[in-house]
Amino acid sequence: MRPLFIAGNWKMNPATAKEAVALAEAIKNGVGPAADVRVAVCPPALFLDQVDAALANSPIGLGAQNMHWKPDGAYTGEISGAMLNDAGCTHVILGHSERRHGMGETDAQVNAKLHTALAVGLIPIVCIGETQQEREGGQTEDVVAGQLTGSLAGISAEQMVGIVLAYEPVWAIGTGLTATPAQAQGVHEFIRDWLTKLFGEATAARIVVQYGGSVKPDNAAELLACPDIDGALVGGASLKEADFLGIIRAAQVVAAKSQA
Ligand SMILES: O=C[C@H](O)COP(=O)(O)O
Repeated sequence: MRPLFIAGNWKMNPATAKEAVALAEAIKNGVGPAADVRVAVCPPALFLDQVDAALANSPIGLGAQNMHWKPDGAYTGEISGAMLNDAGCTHVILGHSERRHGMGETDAQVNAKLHTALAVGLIPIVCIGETQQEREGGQTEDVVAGQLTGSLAGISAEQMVGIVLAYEPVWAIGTGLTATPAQAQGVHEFIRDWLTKLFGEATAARIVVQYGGSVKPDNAAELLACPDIDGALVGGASLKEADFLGIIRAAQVVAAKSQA
């Protein structure tokens, strides 16, 4: 049984530490002491320390949105895994499409970051997903398989269990367009089959694969009820406490039903 995992990617929001702390506190109070689904928030790097303090004594994980693959050195503007550890991070998002497509990040770089993240004890959330053009060209499975192959190179089955994947069709990110549950489940099933071929059925059955792309309180339940969707990586809706808590509630209902 894979636990549902809801993570909020705040991207380059909000503008101030005060707002970030207020949002973290509201989420912490809404989730309560014992969440029955996994929850994490990923604020901008500059606010990690203060959000970590705001989340003290809560089960909510703290994630960064990116990191460098080198442990230290002359890398202007970059942030290392050790720095993320020191700021209280438990998770790190790697290979988000806004970095792949906006900043030219490659599978090889995502792979190098992944090995470093694991080495410093961070739980990586590795993002993959096709563009609209690739989907329309019938290339979705090839693109996803290529990103998986490149991003996960050299990863053992044992390591894989500690890695979270996030399937985010680029055309559904921040656009209001959501993949239908059938479209999303179709790709998640393909990912699970790919993981099974590479790491074996027992390992593949334990790997958490989130869906991301315009997840909202009103579409979360249907998406999360799909057999191979194990949570959500939420962008826009994670910036509004009521929406993010609504998605967490939907996950709690789905989790309770599947345990009944
Ligand atoms: O990391 C989150 C995704 O990019 C989804 O963003 P969105 O929920 O605003 O579409």
